[in-house]
Amino acid sequence: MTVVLKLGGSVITEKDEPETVDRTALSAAVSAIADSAVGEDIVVVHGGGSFGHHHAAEYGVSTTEGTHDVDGVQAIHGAMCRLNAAVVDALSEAGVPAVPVHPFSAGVRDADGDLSLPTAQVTTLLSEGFVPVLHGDLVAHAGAGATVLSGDELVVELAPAVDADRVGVCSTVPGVLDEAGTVVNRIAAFEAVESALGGSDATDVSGGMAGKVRALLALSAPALVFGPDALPAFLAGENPGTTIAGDVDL
Ligand SMILES: Nc1ncnc2c1ncn2[C@@H]1O[C@H](COP(=O)(O)OP(=O)(O)OP(=O)(O)O)[C@@H](O)[C@H]1O
Ligand SMILES: C=C(C)CCOP(=O)(O)O
Repeated sequence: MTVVLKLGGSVITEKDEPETVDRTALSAAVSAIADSAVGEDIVVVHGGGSFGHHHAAEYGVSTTEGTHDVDGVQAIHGAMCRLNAAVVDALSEAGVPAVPVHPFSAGVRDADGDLSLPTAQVTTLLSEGFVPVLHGDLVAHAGAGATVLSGDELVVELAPAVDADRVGVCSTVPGVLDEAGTVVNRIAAFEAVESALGGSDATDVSGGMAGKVRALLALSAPALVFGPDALPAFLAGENPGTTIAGDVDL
């Protein structure tokens, strides 16, 4: 069983403190992965939190607004590499054979903003017994310089590439919430929840929960959005939080 798991940047960092890892949250997530029966058949993606979003906001870069400022590119990509090293190190210390994969070196958007991301390195690393760890990043963008590539977009690209059986997005919230604050069980269409969907409650240049739901609806496999407490349950095969199932007959 192959799993694609995104650890939200808002989970593993102190999202309001620039470049600060939330050590307690990261080690809880790492233990859940290391202790799960999924073993090495997992691709991990992590988001930006207070590493990427902080710098991206400073330089005015988002998934659609690019930059040609080399200092901005180095600041944003460099911060994401530092967070990636922290995640890979923590996984390695827990005995998970984690290796870094940096999307900036591989991905590209064309002039229409359409993303191409080679994935043969990820599938090969996986079949060779490694756990690839990718991250939200920048990508070269024709006509725009470099734009943000969110971890949610990576999940959408990677899930079909590795033929994922389970896709999980672990965020700070227990699922997608309706206007009354209750976790929505299943989402099949953006319009059904649009009015309840906001951005993020922290600095976030990739659209917060609305961006996440829109991206995950593009997947043919169902994706689950859940909170950190539910990560062990997700890895044990349960279905906590919200199931987002765009192309799937419900
Ligand atoms: N209807 C909603 N249901 C749940 N969360 C929502 C909703 N509307 C807005 N949000 C916000 O979405 C945020 C989760 O998205 P965010 O992009 O910040 O998370 P993340 O993926 O964990 O972090 P990162 O983008 O750094 O990887 C929460 O801060 C939450 O307040
Ligand atoms: C801000 C950057 C560079 C990465 C964004 O990734 P996300 O937190 O998954 O949206």
